[in-house]
Amino acid sequence: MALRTLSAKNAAALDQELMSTGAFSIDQLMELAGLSVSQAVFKLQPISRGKRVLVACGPGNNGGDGLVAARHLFHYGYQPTVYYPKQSKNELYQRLAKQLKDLKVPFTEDFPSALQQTDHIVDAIFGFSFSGQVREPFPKVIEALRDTKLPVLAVDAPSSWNIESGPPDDGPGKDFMPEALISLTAPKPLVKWFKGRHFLGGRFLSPEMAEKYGLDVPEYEGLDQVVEVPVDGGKL
Ligand SMILES: NC(=O)C1=CN([C@@H]2O[C@H](COP(=O)(O)OP(=O)(O)OC[C@H]3O[C@@H](n4cnc5c(N)ncnc54)[C@H](O)[C@@H]3O)[C@@H](O)[C@H]2O)[C@@H](O)CC1
Ligand SMILES: [K+]
Repeated sequence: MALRTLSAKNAAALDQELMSTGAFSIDQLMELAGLSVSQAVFKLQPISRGKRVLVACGPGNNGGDGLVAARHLFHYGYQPTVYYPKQSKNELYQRLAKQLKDLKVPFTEDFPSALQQTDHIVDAIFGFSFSGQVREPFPKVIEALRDTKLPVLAVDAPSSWNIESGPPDDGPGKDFMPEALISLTAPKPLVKWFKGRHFLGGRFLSPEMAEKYGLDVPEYEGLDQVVEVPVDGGKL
């Protein structure tokens, strides 16, 4: 079965449709997306390889997925630290942050130092609504993600990559190639340029919606919220 991709425009339309006629709330979708991310971390970097996970969160829903993932990772026995420099005033994100603070999950403002004290990294900075040149304070963060030797799992997109055309020609994201990517709902066109382990998550797509948007519903195993899929040629 061919693994079809979802453009940024259609990803946003699908999200809106799930939350209108689909009757999902954003909290539900984000919880399921973040749960998928936490399971991908578990598959990629079991606790035996180190408990410390640095979760870099951006200002939008991609960052929200990171906040949810950090909470699940705590409950699995990891030690998450959250970098969330542009905190949204939106009530949903504030609640997600409060839940983490109640678990005593540390928030850091010093990304370079936090990188020295972690075993794995989750890149939840930008997802399918990213466009243009990376604005402050994120260029240095993307540079650090590009240069680190530690494993990085990118959520939905390697942050700073163009959703349709992949790695940028210049800037900090030019040579950024995370070790792994988890695509939510469906891979975005940028997956063509991605070389690494690739997971699919977001186990909430109905067969009707998949058909409408021309997507494949992967075969998840058992209780899994993620499935590993090859990137080459897009075959499931
Ligand atoms: N259907 C799905 O699969 C779901 C996807 N979700 C997540 O939602 C993401 C999309 O969320 P959003 O639409 O909120 O957008 P993003 O989180 O991708 O990014 C939007 C934010 O980034 C900022 N931004 C955009 N370009 C920038 C630049 N050049 N420099 C600095 N800041 C920039 C915007 O101002 C905005 O605050 C997906 O990628 C996925 O991670 C889930 O949370 C919900 C369900
Ligand atoms: K990301």
